[in-house]
Amino acid sequence: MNNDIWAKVLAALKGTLGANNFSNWIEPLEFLHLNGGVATFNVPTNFIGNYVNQNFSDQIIYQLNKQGQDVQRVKFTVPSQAAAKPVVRKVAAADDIAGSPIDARFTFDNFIVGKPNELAHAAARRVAEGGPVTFNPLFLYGGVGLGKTHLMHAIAHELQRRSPDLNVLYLSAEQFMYRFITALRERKMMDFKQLFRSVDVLMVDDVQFMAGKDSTQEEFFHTFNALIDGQKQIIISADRAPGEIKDLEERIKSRLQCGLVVDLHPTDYELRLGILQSKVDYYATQYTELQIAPGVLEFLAHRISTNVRVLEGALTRLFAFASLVGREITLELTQDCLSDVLKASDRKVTVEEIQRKVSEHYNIRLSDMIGPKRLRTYARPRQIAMYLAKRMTNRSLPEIGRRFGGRDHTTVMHGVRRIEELKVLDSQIADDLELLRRALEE
Ligand SMILES: Nc1ncnc2c1ncn2[C@@H]1O[C@H](COP(=O)(O)OP(=O)(O)OP(=O)(O)O)[C@@H](O)[C@H]1O
Repeated sequence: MNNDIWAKVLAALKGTLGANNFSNWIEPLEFLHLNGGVATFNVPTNFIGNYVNQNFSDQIIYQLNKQGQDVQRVKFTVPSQAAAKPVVRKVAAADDIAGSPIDARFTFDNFIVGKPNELAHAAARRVAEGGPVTFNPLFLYGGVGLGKTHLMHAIAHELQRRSPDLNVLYLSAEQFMYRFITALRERKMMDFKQLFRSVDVLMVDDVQFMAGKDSTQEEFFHTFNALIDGQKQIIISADRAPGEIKDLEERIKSRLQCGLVVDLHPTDYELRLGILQSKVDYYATQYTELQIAPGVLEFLAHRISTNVRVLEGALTRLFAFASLVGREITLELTQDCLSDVLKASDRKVTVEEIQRKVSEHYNIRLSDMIGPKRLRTYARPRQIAMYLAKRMTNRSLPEIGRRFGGRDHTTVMHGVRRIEELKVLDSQIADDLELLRRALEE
């Protein structure tokens, strides 16, 4: 993003927020960079960063989107000398190893738990209780935007709430590398080692970035071992399991696996709906004048991919848009406002693929699934495939019926309803559905 665009955003914000708000809160922001949907700004103090985040981030995102920038989140950092409250406390010259600030929004209270993330959440909760270290390291992994960073920040919050004197350091693998290289260059390796080994809890996010960076890995390995030996808690996140990170030394992989490895699964419909609902409750306090029509959240939970960041970005945009045009959030307004997001996350799954996957899963022949046999061995998988076809494609009931050997749309409707009922009553069916949905979304 260039400065011209930011200048346009500033001009628009001045118009919508008023001169006072603008000079107090917006003018002090210094745009740094835009990466992966996150626009980062320097702010003079954490207080300003938090305030802007809580009160104006939606408007900033809206204006950036309006200028064609793909921004879903804004982040505020305090340049290190000015850092009012570095994450690491009680460490001499904390500035040398200050990690990233802990995001005040990422708490356990704001984390919605569902089947795909319940294990990761439980493990994070356990670590956040502090006390004797039980599993070390805790290794959290999962796809983009599924809540790894959120859980790590939540652990940091909780640990610091319980024991304010604990030295908790959270940083990304890239920052670790940067600190390491700087220490090498400035010949301050002893300080680096000493400082890193003096933390009580070390959290390293996105450790897959260390792949192929041999000397950083080497140093990380020593830091890691020293902390584990000292019974200090380590929490690591990555986008995949330790064994699957290429170009990571074997000894590190095996070290990373020796604690508890838990993954965050892609979100399912229920979890997405829960997250949307909680965000709407939050927005309701900000946009008191806004109404949201029934069915909108369900629509979004069905149509938007598994990435929670995309889901949140869509909702933020929707609220900002509805508030600016002063209209109720209806399905129609949602489709208009989010047409690009909806298109991008349109699943291209076909009825045929669903039939194939389901018949493989239940080990029946495709021809039996589509054919007339009424035995439960065939009828149940058939209903499951009909249900998935209804949920995962845009096909109408008559169209689905045609693809299932020319069945009537009422048969499809009956099948879909039956599975909806069974999903609640029969956990095996619920698990099968989730497994199939995931396999089809891949
Ligand atoms: N279960 C959840 N409940 C509430 N919010 C969630 C949940 N999962 C993710 N989020 C939100 O989604 C956004 C993305 O989450 P986060 O940054 O933790 O993802 P990540 O797994 O670290 O992704 P990346 O791989 O890109 O680093 C955050 O705003 C986070 O608060």
